[in-house]
Amino acid sequence: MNEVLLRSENLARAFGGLQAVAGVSLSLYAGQVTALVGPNGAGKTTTFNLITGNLRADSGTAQIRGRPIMGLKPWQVARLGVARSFQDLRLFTHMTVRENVFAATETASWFWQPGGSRARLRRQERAEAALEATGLAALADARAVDLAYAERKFLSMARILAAEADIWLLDEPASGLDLASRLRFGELLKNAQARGVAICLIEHNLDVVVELSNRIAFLDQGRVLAEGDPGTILKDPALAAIYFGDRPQEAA
Ligand SMILES: Nc1ncnc2c1ncn2[C@@H]1O[C@H](COP(=O)(O)OP(=O)(O)OP(=O)(O)O)[C@@H](O)[C@H]1O
Repeated sequence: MNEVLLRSENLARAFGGLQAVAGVSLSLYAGQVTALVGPNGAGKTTTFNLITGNLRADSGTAQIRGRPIMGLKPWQVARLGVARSFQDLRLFTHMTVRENVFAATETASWFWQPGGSRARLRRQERAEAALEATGLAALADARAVDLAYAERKFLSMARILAAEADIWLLDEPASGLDLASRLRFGELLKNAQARGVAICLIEHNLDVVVELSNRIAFLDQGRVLAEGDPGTILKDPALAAIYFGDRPQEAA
Protein backbone atom coordinates (compact mmCIF):
# COMPACT_ATOMS: atom_id res chain seq x y z
CA MET A 1 0.00 0.00 0.00
CA ASN A 2 1.17 3.52 -0.76
CA GLU A 3 2.38 5.85 1.99
CA VAL A 4 -0.34 7.65 3.97
CA LEU A 5 0.32 11.38 3.62
CA LEU A 6 -2.73 12.61 5.50
CA ARG A 7 -4.86 10.89 8.08
CA SER A 8 -7.84 12.14 10.04
CA GLU A 9 -9.33 10.30 12.98
CA ASN A 10 -12.83 10.88 14.31
CA LEU A 11 -13.09 14.48 13.18
CA ALA A 12 -16.31 16.04 14.41
CA ARG A 13 -17.96 19.43 14.16
CA ALA A 14 -21.45 20.65 14.97
CA PHE A 15 -23.11 23.91 13.96
CA GLY A 16 -25.65 24.60 16.70
CA GLY A 17 -27.76 21.46 16.86
CA LEU A 18 -26.57 20.16 13.47
CA GLN A 19 -23.82 17.54 13.59
CA ALA A 20 -22.24 18.34 10.22
CA VAL A 21 -19.25 16.02 10.67
CA ALA A 22 -19.72 13.17 13.10
CA GLY A 23 -16.44 11.29 13.39
CA VAL A 24 -14.69 11.20 10.02
CA SER A 25 -11.61 9.01 9.75
CA LEU A 26 -9.97 9.29 6.38
CA SER A 27 -6.58 8.41 4.95
CA LEU A 28 -5.09 9.90 1.80
CA TYR A 29 -2.35 7.93 0.07
CA ALA A 30 0.55 9.10 -2.07
CA GLY A 31 -0.26 8.62 -5.74
CA GLN A 32 -3.95 7.90 -5.18
CA VAL A 33 -7.12 9.82 -5.95
CA THR A 34 -9.76 9.43 -3.26
CA ALA A 35 -13.22 10.70 -4.19
CA LEU A 36 -15.32 12.04 -1.34
CA VAL A 37 -18.83 11.22 -2.46
CA GLY A 38 -22.16 11.76 -0.75
CA PRO A 39 -25.47 13.61 -0.93
CA ASN A 40 -25.76 17.36 -0.44
CA GLY A 41 -25.01 18.34 3.14
CA ALA A 42 -23.16 15.09 3.93
CA GLY A 43 -20.26 17.04 5.44
CA LYS A 44 -17.72 16.86 2.62
CA THR A 45 -16.69 20.51 2.46
CA THR A 46 -16.79 20.80 6.25
CA THR A 47 -14.36 17.86 6.44
CA PHE A 48 -11.97 19.76 4.16
CA ASN A 49 -12.38 22.88 6.30
CA LEU A 50 -11.52 20.95 9.47
CA ILE A 51 -8.40 19.48 7.89
CA THR A 52 -7.16 22.79 6.48
CA GLY A 53 -7.76 24.79 9.64
CA ASN A 54 -10.48 26.93 8.02
CA LEU A 55 -12.78 25.59 10.77
CA ARG A 56 -12.00 24.31 14.26
CA ALA A 57 -12.93 20.71 15.02
CA ASP A 58 -14.93 20.00 18.18
CA SER A 59 -12.99 16.76 18.51
CA GLY A 60 -10.80 14.40 16.56
CA THR A 61 -7.31 14.61 15.16
CA ALA A 62 -5.49 14.85 11.86
CA GLN A 63 -1.88 14.33 10.91
CA ILE A 64 0.29 15.02 7.91
CA ARG A 65 2.98 12.35 7.72
CA GLY A 66 2.34 11.66 11.39
CA ARG A 67 2.63 15.30 12.43
CA PRO A 68 -0.48 16.59 14.28
CA ILE A 69 -2.13 19.53 12.53
CA MET A 70 -5.18 20.25 14.68
CA GLY A 71 -5.18 23.86 15.81
CA LEU A 72 -2.88 25.05 13.02
CA LYS A 73 -3.88 28.03 10.90
CA PRO A 74 -4.69 27.48 7.20
CA TRP A 75 -1.36 29.00 6.11
CA GLN A 76 0.52 26.66 8.45
CA VAL A 77 -1.31 23.64 7.02
CA ALA A 78 -0.50 24.93 3.53
CA ARG A 79 3.18 25.12 4.45
CA LEU A 80 3.05 21.44 5.38
CA GLY A 81 2.14 20.64 1.79
CA VAL A 82 -1.64 20.91 1.52
CA ALA A 83 -3.16 22.78 -1.42
CA ARG A 84 -6.87 23.28 -1.53
CA SER A 85 -9.43 24.54 -4.02
CA PHE A 86 -12.84 25.96 -3.20
CA GLN A 87 -16.22 25.52 -4.88
CA ASP A 88 -16.34 29.28 -5.39
CA LEU A 89 -12.68 29.24 -6.58
CA ARG A 90 -11.61 32.32 -4.52
CA LEU A 91 -9.43 33.81 -7.22
CA PHE A 92 -8.03 37.32 -7.06
CA THR A 93 -10.48 38.40 -9.70
CA HIS A 94 -8.89 41.76 -10.55
CA MET A 95 -5.38 40.42 -10.76
CA THR A 96 -4.02 38.84 -13.91
CA VAL A 97 -3.88 35.10 -14.45
CA ARG A 98 -0.10 35.16 -14.00
CA GLU A 99 -0.35 37.18 -10.77
CA ASN A 100 -2.92 34.75 -9.40
CA VAL A 101 -0.62 31.82 -10.03
CA PHE A 102 2.50 33.60 -8.79
CA ALA A 103 0.72 34.44 -5.52
CA ALA A 104 0.10 30.73 -4.98
CA THR A 105 3.84 30.02 -5.05
CA GLU A 106 4.25 31.91 -1.78
CA THR A 107 2.93 29.05 0.36
CA ALA A 108 5.87 26.93 -0.72
CA SER A 109 8.61 29.49 -0.14
CA TRP A 110 10.02 30.22 3.29
CA PHE A 111 10.86 33.75 4.28
CA TRP A 112 14.38 32.74 5.29
CA GLN A 113 14.92 30.98 1.97
CA PRO A 114 18.41 31.92 0.79
CA GLY A 115 19.11 33.75 -2.45
CA GLY A 116 16.20 36.24 -2.59
CA SER A 117 16.26 36.96 -6.31
CA ARG A 118 17.07 33.36 -7.18
CA ALA A 119 14.15 32.19 -5.09
CA ARG A 120 11.89 34.69 -6.85
CA LEU A 121 13.07 33.48 -10.24
CA ARG A 122 12.38 29.91 -9.21
CA ARG A 123 8.84 30.92 -8.14
CA GLN A 124 8.33 32.63 -11.50
CA GLU A 125 9.45 29.48 -13.28
CA ARG A 126 7.01 27.40 -11.24
CA ALA A 127 4.20 29.80 -12.07
CA GLU A 128 5.02 29.67 -15.80
CA ALA A 129 5.16 25.86 -15.71
CA ALA A 130 1.74 25.76 -14.03
CA LEU A 131 0.33 28.10 -16.70
CA GLU A 132 1.71 25.85 -19.45
CA ALA A 133 0.40 22.68 -17.82
CA THR A 134 -3.11 24.09 -17.51
CA GLY A 135 -3.20 25.56 -21.02
CA LEU A 136 -3.40 29.14 -19.70
CA ALA A 137 -0.06 30.50 -20.93
CA ALA A 138 -1.70 32.50 -23.73
CA LEU A 139 -4.06 34.10 -21.21
CA ALA A 140 -1.38 34.94 -18.64
CA ASP A 141 -1.96 38.70 -18.91
CA ALA A 142 -5.76 38.55 -18.89
CA ARG A 143 -7.54 39.46 -15.68
CA ALA A 144 -9.11 36.52 -13.87
CA VAL A 145 -12.49 38.26 -13.93
CA ASP A 146 -12.46 38.21 -17.75
CA LEU A 147 -11.92 34.45 -18.06
CA ALA A 148 -14.57 31.98 -19.18
CA TYR A 149 -15.92 29.51 -16.63
CA ALA A 150 -13.68 26.58 -17.56
CA GLU A 151 -10.64 28.84 -17.74
CA ARG A 152 -11.31 29.99 -14.19
CA LYS A 153 -11.49 26.36 -13.06
CA PHE A 154 -8.11 25.73 -14.70
CA LEU A 155 -6.70 28.86 -13.09
CA SER A 156 -7.69 27.43 -9.74
CA MET A 157 -5.83 24.23 -10.72
CA ALA A 158 -2.80 26.24 -11.87
CA ARG A 159 -2.66 27.78 -8.39
CA ILE A 160 -2.73 24.29 -6.88
CA LEU A 161 0.07 23.14 -9.19
CA ALA A 162 2.19 26.18 -8.47
CA ALA A 163 1.94 25.64 -4.71
CA GLU A 164 3.96 22.43 -5.15
CA ALA A 165 1.97 20.67 -2.48
CA ASP A 166 1.83 16.91 -2.26
CA ILE A 167 -1.66 16.76 -0.79
CA TRP A 168 -4.48 18.23 -2.89
CA LEU A 169 -7.98 18.79 -1.55
CA LEU A 170 -10.20 19.69 -4.49
CA ASP A 171 -13.79 20.81 -3.98
CA GLU A 172 -15.78 20.02 -7.14
CA PRO A 173 -12.95 20.98 -9.50
CA ALA A 174 -14.57 19.35 -12.55
CA SER A 175 -18.15 20.54 -12.08
CA GLY A 176 -19.53 22.20 -15.18
CA LEU A 177 -16.56 21.26 -17.40
CA ASP A 178 -17.28 19.99 -20.90
CA LEU A 179 -15.83 16.65 -22.00
CA ALA A 180 -12.66 18.08 -23.58
CA SER A 181 -11.89 20.15 -20.47
CA ARG A 182 -12.62 17.18 -18.27
CA LEU A 183 -10.10 15.10 -20.19
CA ARG A 184 -7.51 17.85 -19.80
CA PHE A 185 -8.30 18.00 -16.09
CA GLY A 186 -7.93 14.21 -15.90
CA GLU A 187 -4.45 14.51 -17.42
CA LEU A 188 -3.44 17.00 -14.73
CA LEU A 189 -4.58 14.60 -12.03
CA LYS A 190 -2.83 11.63 -13.65
CA ASN A 191 0.45 13.54 -13.87
CA ALA A 192 0.17 14.58 -10.24
CA GLN A 193 -0.63 11.02 -9.21
CA ALA A 194 2.45 9.80 -11.04
CA ARG A 195 4.51 12.28 -8.99
CA GLY A 196 3.07 10.79 -5.79
CA VAL A 197 0.57 13.51 -4.91
CA ALA A 198 -2.28 12.38 -2.64
CA ILE A 199 -5.50 13.78 -4.05
CA CYS A 200 -8.92 14.03 -2.45
CA LEU A 201 -11.72 15.09 -4.74
CA ILE A 202 -15.24 16.13 -3.80
CA GLU A 203 -17.29 15.24 -6.84
CA HIS A 204 -21.00 14.82 -7.56
CA ASN A 205 -20.71 13.49 -11.11
CA LEU A 206 -20.27 9.74 -10.72
CA ASP A 207 -18.89 9.36 -14.27
CA VAL A 208 -16.07 11.70 -13.27
CA VAL A 209 -15.56 9.73 -10.05
CA VAL A 210 -15.19 6.50 -12.02
CA GLU A 211 -12.90 8.14 -14.58
CA LEU A 212 -10.56 9.72 -12.06
CA SER A 213 -10.53 8.03 -8.70
CA ASN A 214 -8.89 4.91 -7.25
CA ARG A 215 -10.93 4.92 -4.06
CA ILE A 216 -14.20 6.27 -2.81
CA ALA A 217 -15.06 7.40 0.70
CA PHE A 218 -18.85 7.64 0.86
CA LEU A 219 -20.08 10.22 3.36
CA ASP A 220 -23.59 10.57 4.70
CA GLN A 221 -24.79 12.68 7.62
CA GLY A 222 -21.23 13.42 8.67
CA ARG A 223 -20.06 9.80 8.70
CA VAL A 224 -18.00 7.66 6.34
CA LEU A 225 -20.50 4.91 5.54
CA ALA A 226 -18.27 2.96 3.19
CA GLU A 227 -14.79 3.07 1.67
CA GLY A 228 -13.34 1.09 -1.17
CA ASP A 229 -12.78 0.83 -4.89
CA PRO A 230 -15.25 2.74 -7.07
CA GLY A 231 -16.60 -0.39 -8.79
CA THR A 232 -17.71 -1.92 -5.48
CA ILE A 233 -19.01 1.24 -3.79
CA LEU A 234 -21.02 2.46 -6.77
CA LYS A 235 -22.68 -0.93 -7.21
CA ASP A 236 -24.03 -0.93 -3.65
CA PRO A 237 -27.81 -0.41 -3.91
CA ALA A 238 -28.14 0.91 -0.33
CA LEU A 239 -25.55 3.65 -0.99
CA ALA A 240 -27.15 4.47 -4.35
CA ALA A 241 -30.51 4.93 -2.59
CA ILE A 242 -28.93 7.36 -0.11
CA TYR A 243 -27.06 9.19 -2.84
CA PHE A 244 -30.16 9.69 -4.96
CA GLY A 245 -32.26 10.80 -2.00
CA ASP A 246 -34.24 7.60 -1.59
CA ARG A 247 -33.16 7.07 2.00
CA PRO A 248 -34.57 4.03 3.78
CA GLN A 249 -36.88 5.02 6.66
CA GLU A 250 -35.10 4.80 9.96
CA ALA A 251 -36.63 2.49 12.56
CA ALA A 252 -38.67 4.46 15.09
N1 LIG B 1 -20.63 27.60 8.62
C1 LIG B 1 -21.73 26.85 8.76
N2 LIG B 1 -22.71 27.21 9.62
C2 LIG B 1 -23.82 26.45 9.78
N3 LIG B 1 -24.05 25.30 9.11
C3 LIG B 1 -23.11 24.90 8.23
C4 LIG B 1 -21.92 25.66 8.01
N4 LIG B 1 -21.17 25.00 7.08
C5 LIG B 1 -21.87 23.90 6.73
N5 LIG B 1 -23.03 23.84 7.42
C6 LIG B 1 -24.03 22.77 7.35
O1 LIG B 1 -23.35 21.55 7.62
C7 LIG B 1 -23.86 20.50 6.78
C8 LIG B 1 -22.71 19.93 5.97
O2 LIG B 1 -22.33 20.92 5.01
P1 LIG B 1 -21.18 20.66 3.94
O3 LIG B 1 -21.06 21.90 3.13
O4 LIG B 1 -19.98 20.15 4.62
O5 LIG B 1 -21.83 19.49 3.07
P2 LIG B 1 -21.36 18.92 1.66
O6 LIG B 1 -21.38 17.44 1.78
O7 LIG B 1 -20.09 19.56 1.24
O8 LIG B 1 -22.57 19.41 0.75
P3 LIG B 1 -22.61 19.82 -0.82
O9 LIG B 1 -22.41 18.55 -1.57
O10 LIG B 1 -24.00 20.36 -0.97
O11 LIG B 1 -21.54 20.85 -1.05
C9 LIG B 1 -24.95 21.14 5.93
O12 LIG B 1 -26.20 20.87 6.53
C10 LIG B 1 -24.63 22.61 5.95
O13 LIG B 1 -25.78 23.40 5.81
